[in-house]
Parts: sequence; C-alpha cells; structure tokens
Amino acid sequence: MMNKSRVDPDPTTDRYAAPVDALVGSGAWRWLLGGGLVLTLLYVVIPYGHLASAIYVVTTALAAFAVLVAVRRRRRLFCPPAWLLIAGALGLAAGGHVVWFWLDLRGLEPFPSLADAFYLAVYPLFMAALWKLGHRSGRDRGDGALSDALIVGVAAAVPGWALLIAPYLQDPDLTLAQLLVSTAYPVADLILLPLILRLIFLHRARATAHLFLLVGMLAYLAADMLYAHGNSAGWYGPGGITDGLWLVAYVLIVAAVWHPSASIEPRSHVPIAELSIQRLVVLGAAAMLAPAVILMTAGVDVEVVRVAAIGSILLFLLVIHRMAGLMHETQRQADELKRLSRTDPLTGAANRRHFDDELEREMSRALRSGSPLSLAFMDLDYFKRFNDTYGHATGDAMLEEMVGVWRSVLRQSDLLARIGGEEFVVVLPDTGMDEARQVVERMRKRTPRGQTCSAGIAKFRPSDTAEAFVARADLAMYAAKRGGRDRVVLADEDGEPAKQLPGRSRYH
Ligand SMILES: Nc1nc2c(ncn2[C@@H]2O[C@H](COP(=O)(O)OP(=O)(O)OP(=O)(O)O)[C@@H](O)[C@H]2O)c(=O)[nH]1
Repeated sequence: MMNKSRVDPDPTTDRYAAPVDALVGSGAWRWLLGGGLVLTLLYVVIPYGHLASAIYVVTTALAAFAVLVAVRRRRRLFCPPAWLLIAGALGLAAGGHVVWFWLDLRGLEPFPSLADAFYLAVYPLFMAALWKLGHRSGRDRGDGALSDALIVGVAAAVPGWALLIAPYLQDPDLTLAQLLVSTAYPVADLILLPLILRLIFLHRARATAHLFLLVGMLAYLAADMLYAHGNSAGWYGPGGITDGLWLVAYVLIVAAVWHPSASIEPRSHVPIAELSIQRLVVLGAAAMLAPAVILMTAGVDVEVVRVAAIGSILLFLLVIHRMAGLMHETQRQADELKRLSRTDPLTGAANRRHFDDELEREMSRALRSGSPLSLAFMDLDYFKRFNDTYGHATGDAMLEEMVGVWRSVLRQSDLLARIGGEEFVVVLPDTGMDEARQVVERMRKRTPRGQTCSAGIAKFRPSDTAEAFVARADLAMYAAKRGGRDRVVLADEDGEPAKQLPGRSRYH
C-alpha cells in the first residue's frame, strides 16, 4: 500500500515550498522574463487578431498565476500581502482583456464596458500593494520620501491634467459615464505615480527584484498614458507598442517576485530627511513644472491655468512641509550628537568632559548662592580580580548594571560621571557632608554582584579650584583604600582626609 503522505502531501507544510525555492535559486526568473518577453514580441509582430488576442490574454493570466505561485510557495518573500494584491491586480487585468478582446473581435465597441470595470479595479490593488511595500514602522518611517514623492507627483499632475484629462473635459461628444471612465484612468495613474516614486525614493539600495518591480510599474504607467493620449488623439490601435508595453510591465513584475532578492526588504538605512543633491535637483525641476505650465498656457486655457495655480500652492505647502521635516531631523541629530559627546558609551553615565563642565557650573552656582556642594570620588575595589574571575564581558555588564542602580539612588540634579575605567565621581549640589555620606553609603550598599567600592567625599570651599576640589575627594578615596577599602572617607575641612567610615570588605 502506498504511503498516503507521499501521494497527498500536506500543502501547508514546506513540501511544496522546497521545490519552488530551488527554482528561485536556479534562476527561474530568467526563464520567466525571457519567455514573457518572447510572448510580448510575438504579440507585437503578428497581425492583430484572434491569435494575438489569445497571446495577450494568456500572457497576462500566466503572469497573475506566476505571481500567485510565488506568493503561496516561496518560503521567504518580503511582504507577501503586497504581492498577493499584485497577483489580484494582474488577474483583474487578464479578466479585463478577455472581455475587451471578446467585444473588439466582434466589432462591438461599447464604452464604457465591463472591461473598464475590470481595468479600473486593477488600480486600487496596485496602490495598496505599493503602499504596503513602502510601509515602515518606527521612528524612521520615511516621511521625507513620501513628501518628495508627493512633490514630484503633484508637479506631474499639472501637465498630466493639461495633456491627459483636459482633452476629455473639452470633448462635447462624451456622455457623463464616458467622461467619468475616461478621466478615471489618468487620475488613477496620477495617484499611482507618487506611490511608485515613494518606493524609488525610499529604497536606495536597489535589490534587483525591487528594480524590476519599479521599472514594471513605470512601464505600466507609460502604457496607460500613451493609451490615454492615443485614445483622445485618435492614434491608438490594439496590437501595437502600447499594448506591448503593458505586457512588458506584467513580465517584469513576474521576474521581480521570482527573483531571489524578493526575499529581502529592499531598503538601505536612509534617514527620514535624507536629501541628496540629485534629489534636490529632481525636486527643484518638479516644483518649476506647474509655474511653467501657467506661463505656457496663460491666456489660452483658463481651466488649465487654474489647475496649475492650485498645483503651485500645493507644491509650495509640500516644500515647506519638507523643509520643516529637514529642520526637525537636523535638530534631532544635533541633540543626539550632543548627548553622545557627553556620555560614556559603556555605562551611559556622564563622561569626563561633561563632568568638567558641570562641576565648573555647580561651583559657580554654589559660590553665588552660598549653598553647599559635595563631591564623591568612588573607585571599585579589586575590580581586576572581578574581571579575572568572571571575565571582562561580565565586568562590563556589572559596570553598566551598577550605573543604573546608582542612578536610581541619586536625585535628578546630581551628576554621576565615569572618569576612568572603574573610577566614578558624583557631583551633589545643595548637599552637605553628612547628607552626601548617606547618599554614597546607599550607593555602596546597592552596588551589584557583591562588588565593593571605596569612596572619598569632599565639600566645596569658596577658595577651591576645580582641580583642588577633585584632588581632595580623590585623596580621601585613597585614604579609604589605604584604610582597608570598602569604606567612605570624608576629606577634612582643613585639607587632609580625616574621618574613616569602615564598610563590608569581603576580600580581607
Ligand atoms: N570589565 C571592565 N573592566 C575595566 C574597565 N575599565 C577598567 N577595567 C578594569 O579595572 C581594573 C582596575 O584595576 P586596578 O587599577 O589594578 O584596581 P583594582 O583591581 O580595582 O584594585 P583597587 O582599585 O586597588 O582596589 C583593571 O583590571 C581594568 O582592566 C571596563 O570598562 N570594563
């Protein structure tokens, strides 16, 4: 008896996925691309008729099927829902072709027809797919790319209106339904364009799959626009280059989803506000399009001038929005840089430079206000032994953990700084000796992993320089070390370390 699982493998397992992944790896996309382009060429060169129509329908339907197979069976594919939407769009396009050729070959040319319903339904699916492919979560959502895409998209919409939409509006022979359907195509194209541009602007590290998809979508748009123009100008006929361009678009989309690189998210680490010189040139040229249309059509077509003026206002707002984004990003980066320049990278405590600045500031403040200011110098005991016993990485983790714990003991106004490998200082404004000692004892008590430390505390004197103030705390800390470690020593008001407060050494 045959093993059932061999005859009827569970489609939800990877049994099917493995062969498809093997096909992806062996370069099936090349065959799909080559085969698709041969079919496209065939369609363009053979005279328009039943055979050509069949080739067109079959190529489109196969494209939808090939995308669907890739989505269902490829184990690793970036954003499968987007590709599923694309498969749906191609399926609808194939449905539209079946209806259109059927009508055309019978000499019926109703407009609008059922084919238009299929064709128009393609757009929302493409739009949703492109939006999903460019979706980013988190802080770096790529707002700059969206702004730039809208700037170019709005700019292109102005001549797009003049060339593709206005002629329909001025055609008195069109019924309302014809007018709506005719203009729906270019309007949908003008919405699709910024979505494509957004992906181009967003993903600078171009994976081949991403490139195929974008060129495919641009070919689709180009075919649409040629058709819109050819239809209104009267030169369009089926079976020509325009139809061929649509097929090229479908074939490129198939090559994209079957390409191995479709498994990775095609993006580089582009910051939100990234703006290269090339991008600036593109944006500058785009922003001039609308005023140029005004200049060229002024006095000829008031309607187009009005649209161009609205476009200009929108562009102006978008450019301002983009500039605000840039300024915000620049400020964020400056803040981050400032924070990094003041922080110890391992522990997140303040670094030496920040400590020096803050100490000077607090000394001046104490001088002005007469409020007390204390400084604690803290040094871990036998930290070398800790490292030797547990390893340097554990030593690092211990330092990081310790700073977190110590901080929780301190007030917002206190400053904890790491000024050497295992040497820390704490600036305690508005704090006298006794209170400072209590704080330091609390810190010592909560030092993690049984680690002990010695501390010296000094109180600020009006005659102190920063060096003298730190040196007194440092001397007191050394006195704590000499006195047996794991203790706090308060620097004497007169200079020399005096009071020793023994602690809980575990190494002696
Ligand atoms: N894990 C880790 N260890 C560090 C770091 N910076 C300094 N150290 C270690 O801290 C130890 C300091 O050693 P010593 O100066 O001999 O002092 P000690 O062993 O703490 O002894 P006493 O200070 O005399 O009690 C060295 O082993 C350094 O490698 C760091 O960033 N991470």
